[in-house]
Amino acid sequence: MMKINCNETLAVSLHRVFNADLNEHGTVFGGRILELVDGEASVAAMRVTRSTVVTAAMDHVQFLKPFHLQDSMCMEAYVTGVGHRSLEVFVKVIGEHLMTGERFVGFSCFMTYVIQDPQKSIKYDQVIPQTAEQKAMVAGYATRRQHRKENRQKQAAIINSISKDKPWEN
Ligand SMILES: CCCCCCCCCCCCCCCC(=O)SCCNC(=O)CCNC(=O)[C@H](O)C(C)(C)COP(=O)(O)OP(=O)(O)OC[C@H]1O[C@@H](n2cnc3c(N)ncnc32)[C@H](O)[C@@H]1OP(=O)(O)O
Repeated sequence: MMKINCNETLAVSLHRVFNADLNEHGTVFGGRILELVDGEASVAAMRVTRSTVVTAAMDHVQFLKPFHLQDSMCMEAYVTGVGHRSLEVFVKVIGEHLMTGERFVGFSCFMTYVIQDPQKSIKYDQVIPQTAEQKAMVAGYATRRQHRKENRQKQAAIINSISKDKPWEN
């Protein structure tokens, strides 16, 4: 059995909010947050795979509080479960009001990455949590994985109904 600690996969980075990150409400664009989060989480994923991964899914997405100018965004991502070719990464973004020091949970989600090469697989079969938060996230992995599998089966019918016809010829 090959094990890896959550902390060995932990990726941490800080982003200071700039004008270019803002929407018309003066808060950070959701799409910008997702882009930052995907980059961060992929680092945690590749610490496990040491092989190219693709983003397969993003779920449990929660935009909890807005980020503004004069906030910093501290992103933390770590692997919470491993399958054969896929793995799950938990990501949270903690905001800090730079003028007051107040900290808040602004965003969280789970990302699934899959090793691009179908011939390769993950060499670890267990992820070991250390902190109370990590223990809670790792404990839910098997259930989330099962739900994703069931959802994909349900969505197959929807995907099969998607038309590739040219809309201008309808
Ligand atoms: C202004 C400044 C700009 C700066 C800017 C910087 C941006 C910095 C970003 C960096 C970010 C880097 C990292 C991003 C990498 C991409 O962005 S990749 C691009 C986006 N993603 C894609 O294009 C993926 C498209 N999808 C696919 O290619 C295929 O569906 C996949 C994901 C490879 C899976 O296909 P497949 O090989 O046929 O899958 P299959 O054999 O059925 O299953 C293999 C495993 O995947 C799992 N799986 C498959 N599909 C799913 C799914 N939808 N959900 C969950 N699990 C799944 C299966 O359960 C299975 O798990 P295991 O049992 O092996 O553990």
